Amino acid sequence: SHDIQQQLDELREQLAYHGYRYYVEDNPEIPDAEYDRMMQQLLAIEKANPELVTVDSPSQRVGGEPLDGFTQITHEIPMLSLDNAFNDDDLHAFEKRMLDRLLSESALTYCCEPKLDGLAVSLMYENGVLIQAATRGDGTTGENITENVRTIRSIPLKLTGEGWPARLEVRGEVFMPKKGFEALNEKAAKKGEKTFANPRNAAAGSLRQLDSKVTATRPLSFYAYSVGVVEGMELAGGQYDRLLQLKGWGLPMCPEIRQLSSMDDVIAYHQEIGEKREALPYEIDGVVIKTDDVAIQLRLGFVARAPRWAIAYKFPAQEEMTL
Ligand SMILES: Cc1c[n+]2nc(N)[nH]c2nc1OC(C)C
Repeated sequence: SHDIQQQLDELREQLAYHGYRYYVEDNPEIPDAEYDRMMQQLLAIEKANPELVTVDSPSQRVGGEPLDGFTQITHEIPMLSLDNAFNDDDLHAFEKRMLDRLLSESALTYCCEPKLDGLAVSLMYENGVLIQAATRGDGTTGENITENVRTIRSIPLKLTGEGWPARLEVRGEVFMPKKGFEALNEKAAKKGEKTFANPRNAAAGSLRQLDSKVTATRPLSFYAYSVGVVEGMELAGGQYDRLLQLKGWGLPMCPEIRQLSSMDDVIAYHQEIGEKREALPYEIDGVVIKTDDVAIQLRLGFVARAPRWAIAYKFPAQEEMTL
């Protein structure tokens, strides 16, 4: 029969593929019982051959020994938050501010996404393997929640497809779908346990577990929305096209994301998402509108919460920013 390593490779590939079909595409090809049988087979072979366990094996989703605490992670690129718009005029002012700064552009294309009401996380993939996950924290320093994130079935432990960068940091939202939230609270109420006030709190509480076996029982999901560190290749030049690249590598992308070519279309999109909000399977608290062109994003940069009365007069940068 196959030697052990070949059996493991085959099982791992099958489980990763069928896991993707079930958890990301919500369109399984095989019955759950067959998936469970393959997982039990994998766990048995790895138990008998512990030296053959790999960090990206589908068996690593069930959670290991509880941690004593979370270590701190410093983000190589800060994870910033967003300014808010409250009406259509704010959006036209947003566009005018950008065009005034850019001078050379007369129109902008936008990538528009529902703003999920979950937790922002950073996933670091090296050579296509998930090696670290962190919370946003204060934007500069977050908590290492790798073991808990491994249990989120829609997050690939290994990227699929080909042509991904040597180092790729994927940023996105971990959330709890409404149906999973209601089932979790119903079960907790029946057992007289604490219930969560809303899906965001439930997701936050699930990611803060020191015992990832508890996290593994929680119905968490994930949608990618941007990239941080990229090393080893250039990604597509637009936000929307980058998200399609991430999707092609096995990372989930929210199906409501649109590329739009005018602020009037953006306003119509905001209206449309507002109307379908109650029917969406997850909670959102708005939509996020981004200039699609990444080169323009870099030219526009960030308005940090900097004092208006102080300024730094910098010498020229000594090394190229790696973005
Ligand atoms: C903080 C944040 C949150 N969200 N949510 C989405 N959908 N996109 C998105 N982008 C963000 O920041 C980008 C500007 C990178």
